[in-house]
Amino acid sequence: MSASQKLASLRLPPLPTVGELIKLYNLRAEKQLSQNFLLDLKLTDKIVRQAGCLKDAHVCEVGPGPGGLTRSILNAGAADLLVVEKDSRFIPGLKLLSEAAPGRVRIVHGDILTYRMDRGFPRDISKKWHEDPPNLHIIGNLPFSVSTPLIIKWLENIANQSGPFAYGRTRLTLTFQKEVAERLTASTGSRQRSRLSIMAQYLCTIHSCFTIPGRAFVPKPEVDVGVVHFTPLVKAQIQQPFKLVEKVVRNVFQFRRKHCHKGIEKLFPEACRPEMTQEVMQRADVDPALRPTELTIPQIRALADAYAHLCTLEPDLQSYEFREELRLKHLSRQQGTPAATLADTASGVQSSPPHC
Ligand SMILES: C[S@@+](CC[C@H](N)C(=O)[O-])C[C@H]1O[C@@H](n2cnc3c(N)ncnc32)[C@H](O)[C@@H]1O
Repeated sequence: MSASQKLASLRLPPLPTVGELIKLYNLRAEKQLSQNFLLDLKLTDKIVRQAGCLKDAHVCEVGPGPGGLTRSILNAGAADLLVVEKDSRFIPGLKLLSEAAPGRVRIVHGDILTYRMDRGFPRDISKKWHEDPPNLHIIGNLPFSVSTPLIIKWLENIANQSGPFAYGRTRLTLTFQKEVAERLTASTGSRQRSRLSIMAQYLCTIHSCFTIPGRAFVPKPEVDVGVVHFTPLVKAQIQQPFKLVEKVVRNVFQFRRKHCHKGIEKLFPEACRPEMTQEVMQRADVDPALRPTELTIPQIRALADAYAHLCTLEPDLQSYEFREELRLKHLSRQQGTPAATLADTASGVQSSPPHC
């Protein structure tokens, strides 16, 4: 059998349309679960094409809902499709799809934020990190309510080669609110450059594929939607632990319109703020007057390396959190209790300044 004949044999037999399924099971969109459905199969085919060749692939689809994207993934030749859906109302429709593609669809009724994807696929599909990506893809028209926490969780998984990335450099093709998609792909100096841009780009090659107008969804969301493709890098551009990078980037971007040293200052307790900030800026050789949005990833790497160096000299620095200190000060003002006493009772929180 030729490749195209094989692909044709994998196409789904005639089924009720997605619109008919929605009517059949009375599937009114739940606002709470960010349900905006794609019924146009040309559009779902276009999303799936961004993932690359899916012939014989293993795929995890996030939030299949009434199954539009699911059909496109199956028609593209996926051999093993695991769908994770939180809303039980969609399960009967997904079972119908599974019967139409015998042995190719596995349905998980669960929450993608807690689902253990490292156990979802056979180990023998794994590739070493430096090799080509495994034949495993994550695809989803993500619920807006979970898209940002989910991508942050997966970025941390990429850094640790865990979760879906225990199989190697698993590729992701996902939809986001257009504004979030723009932040993910924003380059140095652009208005959308943000914490998310750095966290995603130091770990992945990111490609902004195309925009879907809000009117293409049912019901129509307030915003347009961007499709984004991620391939984890063989070598992350910053070698420090994810949590440390996240802390430096979060602090730098908390004052996005100010000079970047303002955010760096807040990595340190008041008592040693000026000296430590100067030490980091000099060691990293970064101009303190640059705005956070103007920093390149190599400059962020230099800042993270310089901060990590200070943490090895003064390990207590790692647990210092400016925001937590502010919160405790605020609480102590309200309760008339010294901030240090509150810090002692708050587990794992360091409010009294480390030695500087
Ligand atoms: C934007 S809709 C997309 C539905 C379908 N994929 C489509 O393109 O028409 C998001 C889907 O994700 C599901 N969902 C929401 N939160 C979820 C979660 N935490 N885990 C798994 N599925 C979730 C919703 O029930 C819904 O089916």
